[in-house]
Amino acid sequence: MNDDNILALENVSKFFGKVIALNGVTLRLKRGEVHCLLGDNGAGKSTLIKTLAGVHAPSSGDYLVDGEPVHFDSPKEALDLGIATVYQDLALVPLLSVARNFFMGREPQKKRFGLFSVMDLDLAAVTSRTKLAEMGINVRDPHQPIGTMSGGEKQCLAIARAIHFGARVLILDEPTAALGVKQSFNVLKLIHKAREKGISVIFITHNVHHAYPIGDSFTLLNRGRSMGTFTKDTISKNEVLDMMAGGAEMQQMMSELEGATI
Ligand SMILES: Nc1ncnc2c1ncn2[C@@H]1O[C@H](COP(=O)(O)OP(=O)(O)OP(=O)(O)O)[C@@H](O)[C@H]1O
Repeated sequence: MNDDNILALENVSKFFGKVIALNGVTLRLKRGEVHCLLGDNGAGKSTLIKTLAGVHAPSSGDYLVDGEPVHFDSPKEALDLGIATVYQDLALVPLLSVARNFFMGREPQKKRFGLFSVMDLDLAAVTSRTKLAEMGINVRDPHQPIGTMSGGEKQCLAIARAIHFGARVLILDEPTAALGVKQSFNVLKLIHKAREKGISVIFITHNVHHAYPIGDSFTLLNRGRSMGTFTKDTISKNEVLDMMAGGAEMQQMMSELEGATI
């Protein structure tokens, strides 16, 4: 086993009754790389994320972290090894402040009257603002409800929070899916920053234009199977696009559309 890999799935399958969601998938994440996982609807991306995150156990195959086999019974066990997943719903509470969402139950404490512990909301506000600023996210008032932030800002906060609490591996589930151009760019910048900090990233997306500029390697999933992993120097953006769209199939459809009167 190659020690360069911080985590690896080796020949992993996942069945839900008769449905084969993953079929013999191998995915190896090198330390410090951004590895893009691309696939269309139903390709098995969510199942793969949940397997990595400790939500699903593989039906067969091996899951290795730092070269050692692991069997997670819960997402907490993955998190304890520094494998953090940011899902599309971001797990934020809209009415709570930016600072409370940043800490989410892990707020710093202080003693009141030298007796009971209460949340130190001022320290939480200062710390969250500083930590977010370090990641290039400027928050005017950390006491403002998170619901007042834009989609891109919320996505960045969820990523920055995972990094602050010790993620070694960040699994990002379509972080740019619902965002406009500028906000997507900010999220991509943050992923780049995470990589500079030595964090390994799995970036799930179906947007090749977002994946290609930032990815070091690309794994393509199609109907539960891996179509292979390619490093950036071995595949062009157009080739990735072609593989995603199903190459010949897409060409055929395009010529049919061109011939049609709409
Ligand atoms: N809990 C489950 N029970 C039964 N079938 C499931 C379950 N989870 C996923 N599947 C099936 O496994 C296949 C892969 O689904 P998955 O959600 O992993 O794909 P995906 O690439 O994330 O798709 P999308 O982009 O549409 O979310 C699909 O056929 C899906 O219906």
